[in-house]
Amino acid sequence: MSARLLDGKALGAEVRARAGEAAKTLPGQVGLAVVLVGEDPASQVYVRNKHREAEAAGLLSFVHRLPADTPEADVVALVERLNADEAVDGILVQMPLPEGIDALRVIAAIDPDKDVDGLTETNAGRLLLGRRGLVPCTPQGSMLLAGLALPDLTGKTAVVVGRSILVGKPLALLLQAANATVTMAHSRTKDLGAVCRTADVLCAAVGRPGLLTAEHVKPGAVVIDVGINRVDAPEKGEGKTKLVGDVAPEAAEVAGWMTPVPGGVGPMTIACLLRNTVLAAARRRGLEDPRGL
Ligand SMILES: Nc1nc(=O)c2c([nH]1)NC[C@@H]1CN(c3ccc(C(=O)N[C@@H](CCC(=O)O)C(=O)O)cc3)C=[N+]21
Repeated sequence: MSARLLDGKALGAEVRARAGEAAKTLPGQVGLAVVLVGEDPASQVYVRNKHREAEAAGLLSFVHRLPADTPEADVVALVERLNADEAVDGILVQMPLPEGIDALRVIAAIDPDKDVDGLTETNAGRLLLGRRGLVPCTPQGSMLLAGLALPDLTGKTAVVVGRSILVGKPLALLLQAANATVTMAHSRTKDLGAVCRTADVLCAAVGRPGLLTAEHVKPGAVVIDVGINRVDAPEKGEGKTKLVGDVAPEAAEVAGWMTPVPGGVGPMTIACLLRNTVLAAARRRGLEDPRGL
């Protein structure tokens, strides 16, 4: 048997369209500011994509590009300017930041109500406490994809491999909030295979190509592959690369549902960024969360 595909490209397009529709119902235009420091090639591609998709959804997108040697204080000063800018509803500082800049200090400067990445201590705390806030985009996108396969997670077991602040930890909290019984596994987990095989929903967020194989998957399980790893692809020609996940493709022989890489969680991340920006915009205008978002 082969797993059914959880198509992040298709669902992402729907989420982006809904965000665009909701944005139209708000007074004034919704604005997203993206800050890119340095010239990391992958970050440049991501930032271009975010800019293009924000504009396609009818949002205003402001991209601020700063040289890699910008002092931390100047990055913080820009964030503070964006906090005060009425035209800006959401602020995203692209990671990783160049060496010498303390990402935590930059994140701490972001107004939590404009923190569309959900990275500030305030939003992490709101998520932990089950209060309304802004939820990190990749975990949110992972939940939406899992929901295509299992609309109700009540009584299901979920295993999250990886405990990063950006994905693993918030994803485990979201699964738990959705009534799943959650195990958080990581590089030091003993007998990872046995732990993973307990999962109705198996989420891989480690950043190690092919770490999970068919042997880690319970037959019929929902597999959410958050890994985005660029690896050499000599079969495509000299010097060529390709994107692969943390889950080996043959796991699809055992899984019931699986997200592809590319085309799975990645496109959902950008879609949820637009969604968060529209949510932040509505709340900043003192309005209810738009319905159908
Ligand atoms: N402050 C911050 N917030 C982020 O959300 C953030 C970040 N920094 N730094 C880098 C990571 C990575 N990330 C991705 C988003 C979309 C795709 C995506 O759309 N991927 C496509 C393929 C794109 C390609 O071909 O390279 C896919 O999986 O189908 C991938 C990765 C967001 N990140």
